[in-house]
Amino acid sequence: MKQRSWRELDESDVRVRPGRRGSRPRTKRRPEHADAAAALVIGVDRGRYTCALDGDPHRRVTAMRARELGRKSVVIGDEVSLVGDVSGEPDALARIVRISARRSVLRRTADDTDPFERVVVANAEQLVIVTSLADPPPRPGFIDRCLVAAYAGGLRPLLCLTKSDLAGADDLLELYANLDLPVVVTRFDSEPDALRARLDGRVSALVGHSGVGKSTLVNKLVPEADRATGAVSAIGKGRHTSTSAVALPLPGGGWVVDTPGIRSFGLAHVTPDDVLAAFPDLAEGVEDCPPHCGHLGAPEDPDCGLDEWVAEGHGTPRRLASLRRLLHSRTGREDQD
Ligand SMILES: Nc1nc2c(ncn2[C@@H]2O[C@H](COP(=O)(O)OP(=O)(O)OP(=O)(O)O)[C@@H](O)[C@H]2O)c(=O)[nH]1
Ligand SMILES: [Zn+2]
Repeated sequence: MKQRSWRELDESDVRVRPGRRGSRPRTKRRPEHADAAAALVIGVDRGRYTCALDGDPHRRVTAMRARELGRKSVVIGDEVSLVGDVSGEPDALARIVRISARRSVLRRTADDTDPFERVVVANAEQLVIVTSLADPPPRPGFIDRCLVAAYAGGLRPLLCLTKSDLAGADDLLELYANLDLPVVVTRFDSEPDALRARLDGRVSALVGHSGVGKSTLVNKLVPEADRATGAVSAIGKGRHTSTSAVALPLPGGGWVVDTPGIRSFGLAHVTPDDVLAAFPDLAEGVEDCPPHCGHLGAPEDPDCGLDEWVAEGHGTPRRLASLRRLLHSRTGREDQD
């Protein structure tokens, strides 16, 4: 299978091509940092990174980037190597000297203040799409874009439907029945045990529009979340507070990454094949497609091979319709969400 594009396009992977002529090294070899400590980045605030040594939520160290990282960005969920003062004492400052290769990336869209799509969470295993069943009503366009972002970034999506005391889940379940998409349903007057079972021991990113009940959920999942989020806002005064993600430790192990202020995801780099990879029953059906086929079918891609593939009995027409809906959301505009 084709290399997944999120690896190729990771903006932190800025490669500097070495000069072709054998030039003398300008600087002596960098130290290897064999004694560096492994840590997980759990908070980012204006150039200061909160890291959990060995992923232990009780061993927190503040760090800054070492100059040798160059332009590589450091984001929540990054697995890093630290040198310097890793004591975690109040004024101690360690240095991040290495970022491990990312297993997944979640990007936010470019916005008015920043024209680049940036990675906001690295290495999350799951993307939990939090949607209320009512008040505010569900927005399938938003869910579809989240699904595409998850497939393209290497995360497994999980749909979490909140406020089930206000409305039933049947319509939405029907809409997503043809995707291999796990769904949990929650309401604020009962414990989110099914969700907890899927989060324990994993790193999961939570996304959702304002008002869907995400904070209510996080406070149930992470007993100290109030304190933790309170601490973050006390440090980070100003505009950035509301948009920066934070990783919160789950009592059963694992982390939830809350991503406030992220309303949609960067899909500009996503290819049709990235989305197709999430549909193994249909993936082979594109072998006879014309070059650069977008697989949308008529009128955009009238010669797409998927129509015939499904007519021959592979997959189902409903699966194909679901795939094409997601492919459309990739090309759709933000304001259609
Ligand atoms: N009826 C009902 N209301 C809920 C439920 N969960 C949360 N709410 C209410 O919905 C409102 C929004 O909940 P929050 O948890 O603050 O939602 P949020 O997604 O964190 O929203 P922001 O804080 O704006 O990002 C609050 O008034 C909650 O009390 C639920 O299961 N049922
Ligand atoms: Zn096609």
